[in-house]
Amino acid sequence: MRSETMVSFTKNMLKLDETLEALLLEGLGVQGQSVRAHLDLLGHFVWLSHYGLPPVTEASETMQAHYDNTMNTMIFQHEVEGLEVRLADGRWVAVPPEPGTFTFMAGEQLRVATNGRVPACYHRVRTPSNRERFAVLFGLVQNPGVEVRALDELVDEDHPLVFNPLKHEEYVEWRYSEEGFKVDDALKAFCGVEKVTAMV
Ligand SMILES: O=C(O)CCC(=O)C(=O)O
Ligand SMILES: [Fe+2]
Repeated sequence: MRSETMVSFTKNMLKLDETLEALLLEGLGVQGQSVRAHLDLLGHFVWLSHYGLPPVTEASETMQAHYDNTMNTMIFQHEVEGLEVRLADGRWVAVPPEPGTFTFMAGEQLRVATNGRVPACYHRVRTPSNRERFAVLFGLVQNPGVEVRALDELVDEDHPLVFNPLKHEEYVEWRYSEEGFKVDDALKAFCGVEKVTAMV
């Protein structure tokens, strides 16, 4: 991809992603000023992914099921399908690579920022066809060194704090350690308020 294409793609995506993040938070009752303050703490990234030919012709898992440790990730699949998301009832659903569409994926940081109101999306990549695959990912992520905290408006008597402030760098290091791989809900194990109370 030419660099001017990347620059204009990134600029446009940043606007779109911030708009979606703002709509989502405003929908939950967060005031405009707080939304802006939240967005100001975020950086963004672009990833260009290439998956080579799957080793076997039947459906093969090319990326293990996981949560993104981002605020959100927007995924563009180029022609070849593969992205699957797990629904609340445990069923896996394929997301078709429709031209001109993208998938907005809630990450673990959004789960913390929304005080658990927006769950992170569990997903994987399984390429049912014997084809190489390209995907472009754009996302928002908390700036390095800044803790992710639940937004004030989303914590009250009816919605007590679910997560202690999340130190992203420490979480990522622990998440991919032997201990982190052992637990199902790593985020809760790492900074869940309930877990801390239980340990006291
Ligand atoms: O390639 C895709 O469709 C998704 C990739 C993904 O989930 C990731 O890189 O975290
Ligand atoms: Fe992912």
